[in-house]
Amino acid sequence: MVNKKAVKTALVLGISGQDGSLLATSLLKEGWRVVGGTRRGIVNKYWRLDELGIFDQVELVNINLQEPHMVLDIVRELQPNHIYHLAGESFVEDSFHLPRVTMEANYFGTLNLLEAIRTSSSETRLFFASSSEVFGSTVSKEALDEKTPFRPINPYGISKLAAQQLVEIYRERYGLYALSGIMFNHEGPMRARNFVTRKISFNLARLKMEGGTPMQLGNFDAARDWGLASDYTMVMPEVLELKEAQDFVFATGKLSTVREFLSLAAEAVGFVPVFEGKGLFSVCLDRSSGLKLAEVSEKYFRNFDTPPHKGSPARLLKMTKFSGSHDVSVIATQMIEADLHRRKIGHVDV
Ligand SMILES: Nc1nc2c(ncn2[C@@H]2O[C@H](COP(=O)(O)OP(=O)(O)O[C@H]3O[C@H](CO)[C@@H](O)[C@H](O)[C@@H]3O)[C@@H](O)[C@H]2O)c(=O)[nH]1
Repeated sequence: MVNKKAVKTALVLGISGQDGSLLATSLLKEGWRVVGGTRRGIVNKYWRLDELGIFDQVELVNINLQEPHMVLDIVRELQPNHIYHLAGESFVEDSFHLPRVTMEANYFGTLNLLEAIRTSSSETRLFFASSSEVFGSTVSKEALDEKTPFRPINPYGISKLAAQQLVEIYRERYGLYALSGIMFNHEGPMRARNFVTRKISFNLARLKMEGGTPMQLGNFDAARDWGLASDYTMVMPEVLELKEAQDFVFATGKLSTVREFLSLAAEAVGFVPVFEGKGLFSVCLDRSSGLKLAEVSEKYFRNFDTPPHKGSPARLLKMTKFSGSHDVSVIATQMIEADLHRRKIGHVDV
């Protein structure tokens, strides 16, 4: 049931996604009124809200961020204390095929939102989810932080950086309380299946329970700084309550490869993973049954992949109650458990 007594209102844009649904869950626990923005036309989009048991506790509004009047009407009417902008295009590889769509969604969506806040609800505090993709071509052994130069190398990274810089401009020029979370990869059971960690947990659960063909992956040696999404969403409200608005890196400071994640997840499901071959000819097998779990396919091998970056959570650790994110083995285990459970109850199409 919707909390009508709540005194504080949050507008969560992208509530049906991984971060939006997790954030909504923690805001509701803290007694917030949560209004969720979604776009029409996405099939089966509320499965996360259902699974988290919060579907009937949030109010949903249809909002297309690319329509300035729509954004303005909702922000003006709602006068939310917080807005979390977690919507937009999020799949990096697609941005090479859909550069304009990516730019329009991520840049103009943010611009429309900032204008709506500036002109009709200037006390509202804004959290914008930017991305570690803004660091792009930087190669460094050190953890990257809020002061590291930005050098995006794909349309997605450019769209996020442009939006992030707009947020900064509106903060400095107009005095809005607006900040960007520079989000490194963050995973968990609510992840969509096109991202590599969920692709792995989904397919390992399938292979464990039904056998079948191996999953096809890209580069086993690609590496990312993977945190647990719910650890990051939990701290988002707190950064918006700080005295001064500033940007924050959300990261763990540790890198893991796809191979390591696959191995941990395969062990969590009860396989004994072994790797054979190299590069495009790499495979992962279950030693006990001989079942082939994964193989490399050129289709998923990114020739222009962003180099591995680890991020420094130092500012977040210093300024908030954030105490670091869970280890990648915990993430893999949680994801496997969720996918095994879904398969057991016949809820596989998510
Ligand atoms: N998706 C995918 N990635 C694969 C695969 N095989 C290897 N990879 C590698 O796995 C890494 C992670 O890919 P994704 O999970 O697709 O995430 P991403 O491109 O790093 O982007 C994510 O993180 C960014 C930073 O937080 C986010 O900004 C972005 O929206 C997304 O969540 C990349 O190096 C990719 O090349 C595969 O089969 N599928």
